[in-house]
Amino acid sequence: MRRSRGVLDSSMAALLEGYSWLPVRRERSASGVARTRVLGQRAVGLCGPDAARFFYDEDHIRRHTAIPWPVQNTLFGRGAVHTLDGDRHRARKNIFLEVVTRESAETLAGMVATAWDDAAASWEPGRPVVLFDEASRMITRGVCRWAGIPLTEPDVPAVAGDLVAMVDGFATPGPRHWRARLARGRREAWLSRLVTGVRDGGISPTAGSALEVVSRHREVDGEELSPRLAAVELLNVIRPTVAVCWFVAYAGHALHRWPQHRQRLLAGDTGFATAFAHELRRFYPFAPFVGGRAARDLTWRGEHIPRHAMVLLDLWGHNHDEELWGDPYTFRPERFMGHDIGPFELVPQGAGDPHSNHRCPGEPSTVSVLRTLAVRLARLHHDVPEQDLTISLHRVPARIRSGFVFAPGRPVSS
Ligand code: HEM
Repeated sequence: MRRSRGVLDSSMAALLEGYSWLPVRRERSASGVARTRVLGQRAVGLCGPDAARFFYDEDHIRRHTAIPWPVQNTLFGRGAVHTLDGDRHRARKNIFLEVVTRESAETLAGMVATAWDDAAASWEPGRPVVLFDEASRMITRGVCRWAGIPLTEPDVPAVAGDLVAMVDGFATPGPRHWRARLARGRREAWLSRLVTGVRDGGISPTAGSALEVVSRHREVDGEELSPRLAAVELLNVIRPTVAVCWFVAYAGHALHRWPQHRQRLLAGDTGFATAFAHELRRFYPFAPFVGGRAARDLTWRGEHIPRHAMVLLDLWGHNHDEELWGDPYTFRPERFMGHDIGPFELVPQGAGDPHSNHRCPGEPSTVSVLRTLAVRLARLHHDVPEQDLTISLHRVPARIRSGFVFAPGRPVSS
């Protein structure tokens, strides 16, 4: 690719500045369009609902070759759905749309709730629990059961640790990255064996479970997925589901900072619990942006975007835009009550229609698990000991430094 003159490579700045990297560069430009270079390539940063409409038009942006190897080797897996376009993408995406429905998301949330109740029964009053770690393990138990993946109790901590590591290490060149790569290697090998076991008839997963759907899936050319690729996509179901533990820890943080929300969660107000989950996803940091490549020479609001340039859509900036949200740095679940959320309104997991583009298919699971556990957290009588509750926006993905430690007490009756 031709080098654009006069624009310095900003990869190191992106690693150091984290969530503010793209917003700051957009703000510096009169047009609101950031022009920079990442990994030696031209990159253009856009933000807002119209930008999201533009970005999610496949005629404009393609994903093939857009996802850097360090991200594929840790977060998504080589050859994952995230890297496909057109018919190949839609055929592969069907796996996730079949596996995650509103109904199945509720079943998943029920299984995770059971895992919470079992764990809570073992908590000793006054003995500190790290919410992030505990949530990662209970979601691992719940999602593996739901996905038809056999998992024995002694294996839960290692599997949960690996699934968290793959998310934690995708945006850093240091030891976290290598931990993520090793974790991926281990888990792809594990799940490949399982898929082979299903195809050989030795394992019989429930019809419609993720393991069963991935094992029998056929690509557009009628071929089944190789065991490794099947493992990649199975991981693309369970890994992000376990990553909801980031938001569960944020829920603990939010209820600690704004305890007034406890009462409405306790009162069984499902509408409020759903709004609370949406506000957690909007307010707290997770995915900073998504990226693709310009399919051809493009023009966005009079600004030229050359063919093959990287195009980055600023999700964090969108979710904290003063014009869109009024007081974006105020945590206010009520902002999501009384109206349906538009496809380009709240974008922590992408925008538009997940059936026809790359928007995350896991939002029903994320919201169901999150609101279910937020209610349980609100119900839990606990103290919050002295700890470092800092959330650094320089670290991607951000997380609460202490993981949110609480000391359980007796349950509060609802
Ligand atoms: C912690 C909660 C989650 C966050 C923050 C999150 C975020 C995202 C984001 C930002 C994207 C990229 C959208 C794009 O490229 O335009 C995405 C895609 C995806 N997510 Fe999620 N996600 C979460 C939970 C889930 C869950 C529970 C699943 C379970 C199925 C899931 C499966 C996927 C898959 C398969 C894709 C790729 C879709 C495609 O390329 O068509 N995610 N997610």
